[in-house]
Amino acid sequence: MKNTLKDIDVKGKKVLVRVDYNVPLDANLKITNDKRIAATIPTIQYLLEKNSAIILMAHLGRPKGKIVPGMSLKPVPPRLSEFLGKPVKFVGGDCIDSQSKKAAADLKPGEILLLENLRFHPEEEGKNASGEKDKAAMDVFAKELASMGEVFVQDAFGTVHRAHASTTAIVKYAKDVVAGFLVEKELKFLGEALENPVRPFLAILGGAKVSDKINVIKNLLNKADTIIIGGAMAYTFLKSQEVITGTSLVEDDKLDLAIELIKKSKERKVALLLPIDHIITDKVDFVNKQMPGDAIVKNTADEAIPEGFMGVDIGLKSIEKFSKIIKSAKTIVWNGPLGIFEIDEFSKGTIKIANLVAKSTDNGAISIVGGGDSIAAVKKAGVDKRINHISTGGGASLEFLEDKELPGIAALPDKK
Ligand SMILES: Nc1ncnc2c1ncn2[C@@H]1O[C@H](COP(=O)(O)OP(=O)(O)OP(=O)(O)O)[C@@H](O)[C@H]1O
Ligand SMILES: O=C(O)[C@H](O)COP(=O)(O)O
Repeated sequence: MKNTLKDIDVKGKKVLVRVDYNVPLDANLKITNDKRIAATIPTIQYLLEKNSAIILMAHLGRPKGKIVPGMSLKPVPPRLSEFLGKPVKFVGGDCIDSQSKKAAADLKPGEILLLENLRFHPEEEGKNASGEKDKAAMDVFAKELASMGEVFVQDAFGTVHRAHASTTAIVKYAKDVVAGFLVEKELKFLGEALENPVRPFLAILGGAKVSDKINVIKNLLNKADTIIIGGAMAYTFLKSQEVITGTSLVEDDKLDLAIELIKKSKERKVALLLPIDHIITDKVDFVNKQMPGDAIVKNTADEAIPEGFMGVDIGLKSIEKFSKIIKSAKTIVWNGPLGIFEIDEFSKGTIKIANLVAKSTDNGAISIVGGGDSIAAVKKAGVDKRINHISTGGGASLEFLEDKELPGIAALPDKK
């Protein structure tokens, strides 16, 4: 357990809060998904109630230590301001230049300031101006950031898998260090699911590649009762069992690994379930994310995919089979869509699974969804409000599911 906001006195203090405002922007620099902004409101609201002066620190994109105007955090303050119903200051420029320091020094209790993209400084990612690794430079930068406030709150769950100036180094220089409410909530849901799950514990894993999720599968083989594997990942597993997979996306260099994982699941008595039928097509337009008008689409009779066809979604029999397991699960962790859900015709399996997870949640199961595409899928299904916890971390929640140490969490002091 980490020290959290309620463990310290923040009344009237100048509080630095690391948030994850790495939000998607369209070509006109308009925010297309504000979930990460919304997720920081409880911490900010609490600090406002305590009359703190709030200095928010964040990154956007990967500007690689250079000022990239298209990666400015400028679009964020107006949206944050709408959520809070009060102004949010933004001076832009450089997060530690004299203007930013002055704005931070002048900030009054009850006011909010967002600093410009931390990653415009190479030191944020532990490098110097020449782009070389430089821990000393990172420390100097972290110290400068820390000096702007009296308390440091880590609430950027999406970034805690990075050992950066504003996630690890800053902790050495800040006077008081605590986790914010978002980090607390993420750790509670993900932590309890993995350490102390109400059983049966079901993990649903999908997405494009087995290679992205090997360590998640390995770790969940020690924890879950059942693992459903869908999405393109399933075809590598099926091919490893000598099932014909046609032109489906298969990672041939991961076939041995798939065999090993299936063997492990048997040893550990974890039910590792693969689709028993599929939606297949002879053509997909991956560039425009659409189904060509003349494409043939059908549901296979069984797990085999004929030559010339590609698996693009789980089939009806698989949905029926998985539905029973989802209904009886008491903890459900879901990461990765079960088909090419961006194309409507191939999204039915994922949407149906999203509805089943929501229904199971209505009936008392604990549900946790992580991963950008899976979150988009529960939204597309219109059931996002019925899921217990939607993680704001992409890479961070995957690394949590892998049981990897998250440096930004390890750096926070434990509760006494
Ligand atoms: N059968 C399939 N064939 C090809 N691609 C597929 C298939 N099933 C799923 N995908 C693709 O997998 C991608 C999502 O995989 P990914 O592992 O990135 O999911 P995620 O973990 O939820 O998202 P993120 O990586 O954004 O956090 C989607 O673009 C989807 O179209
Ligand atoms: O979007 C994310 O996963 C986080 O903001 C971290 O961003 P990064 O992968 O560029 O470090």
